[in-house]
Amino acid sequence: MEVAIRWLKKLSLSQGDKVLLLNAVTGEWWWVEHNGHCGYVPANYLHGACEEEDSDVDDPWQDEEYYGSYKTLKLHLEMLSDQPRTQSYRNVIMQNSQALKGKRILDLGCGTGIISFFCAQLSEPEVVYAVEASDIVEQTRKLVEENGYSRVIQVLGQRAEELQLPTKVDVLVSEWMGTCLLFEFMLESVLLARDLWLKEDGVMWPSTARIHMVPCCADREYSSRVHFWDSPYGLNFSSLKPMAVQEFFSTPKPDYVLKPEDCLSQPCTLLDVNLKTIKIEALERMSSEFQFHVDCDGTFHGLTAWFSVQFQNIDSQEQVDLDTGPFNPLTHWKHTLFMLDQPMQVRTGDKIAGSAVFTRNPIWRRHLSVTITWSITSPSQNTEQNGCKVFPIWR
Ligand SMILES: N=C(N)NC/C=C/[C@H]1O[C@@H](n2cnc3c(N)ncnc32)[C@H](O)[C@@H]1O
Repeated sequence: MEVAIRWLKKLSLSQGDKVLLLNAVTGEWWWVEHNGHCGYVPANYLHGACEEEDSDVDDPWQDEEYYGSYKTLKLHLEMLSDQPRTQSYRNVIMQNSQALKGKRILDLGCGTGIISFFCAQLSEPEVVYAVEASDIVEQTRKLVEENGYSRVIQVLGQRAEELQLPTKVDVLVSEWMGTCLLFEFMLESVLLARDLWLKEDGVMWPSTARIHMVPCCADREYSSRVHFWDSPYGLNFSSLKPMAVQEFFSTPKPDYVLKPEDCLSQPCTLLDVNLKTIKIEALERMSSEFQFHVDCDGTFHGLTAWFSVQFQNIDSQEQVDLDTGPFNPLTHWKHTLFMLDQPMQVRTGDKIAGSAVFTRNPIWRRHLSVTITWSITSPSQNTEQNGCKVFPIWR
C-alpha cells in the first residue's frame, strides 16, 4: 500500500507490515514509524495488534513493572549515592529553613524518604506528607520511626493519584526526573498532585526544568559498533553495517558520558518548563527549534541531550540549579546520545539547524519518542545536508 502524503515523503507499507505507533494525532491520521521512516497513515488502515499481548495494553502505565522496580534497594541506592542530585535537594531545604517553618510539605514519590528527612531535620515544618506507591514504603515507615521523626513525617503508602490530604500544602517537592527528563512521565503525577493539593501561592520544587542539547563527536561509540565490521580478523563483514546501525542506534543511548571536548558547538536549551503553570495536556507534544554554530572541525556523529532543574528560593530571587550536563559533576542520569545513522564532517562556521519534537506515546503512557530534524549548511564546502530520525524512548 503506497501512502504518499503530499507534504510528507512516501511511507510504503504492505499488507501485514508492523508499524510503531508514535502519535494518534487525530482520529483519521496516525503518525507512525516503519523501518526508520516516519509518516502519517490513515488510522483505518491499521488494526489492533500491538506487539505485546492485548492484556498488556490494559496497563498502559505498566504500573506493576514500574513500582516493582522501586520496591528493592537497587534504584534507591543509585539515587541516594548520586551526590549532586541528593545534595541539591538538601541545599534547597537548608537555604529555605526559615521559610519552611510551620509549613505543610508534600514529598511525592518519597522513596526511602530522604527529602522528607531533610525537611524534618533542617527545618521545623508543621507536617511532611511522604507519599510512596511502591512496597519500599514499608521500609520508609520504619526509617521514620527509627530516626524519631514520626511526629512530623506522615508516610502515606499510595499513588499520588489516590491521595487524600486533610488540607492543601504550601510546598510540593518531588524528584521525578527520568531519562531525557521526561521518560517515566512521573511528571504527570506531580502535576496532578499540584492541581489537587498545592495552594494557589504554593511552591513547586523543582520550579523549572530544561532540556539541553549539543551536536557532538562520538567516534569511539560509532567505530566500536559500526566500523568494527569493516575487517574483523581480516574478513570483510561490512555488509552487516546497516544492520548494526539499525540495531545499535535506533534508540538513544541513555547512559552515555559526553566529554566537553567532544562538543561541536555551544549547547542550546530545547525546552524550558515552568512546573507551576504547565498544563498536563502540554506533555503530549513539546517541540523546539535549534540552531548550532559549529565552532570546531570534527565529525558530527549525533546529538547529546541532558536536563537541568532549578529550585526557586521561597523568600528570595536566588535559586539552586541541578545541571546534569557534561560541564558539571556526573550524575546517575548521565547523558542521552541520539546517534545519526551516517556521521558527517563539519567545519568551524558550519550551521546545524533543525527541530526536536518530544511526542508522548499515546498508548504506553510512560514512553515518548524524540523526532530530530536537521539541516547542515556549510559555507566553506558549499553543501547542504538534511535528515530526520525518530528515536523511541523506549516504545
Ligand atoms: N527520578 C526517577 N528517575 N524516578 C522518580 C522517582 C520515583 C519514586 O517515586 C515513586 N512514584 C512514582 N510515581 C508515583 C506516584 N504516582 N505516586 C506515588 N509514588 C510514585 C516510585 O515508586 C519511586 O519510589
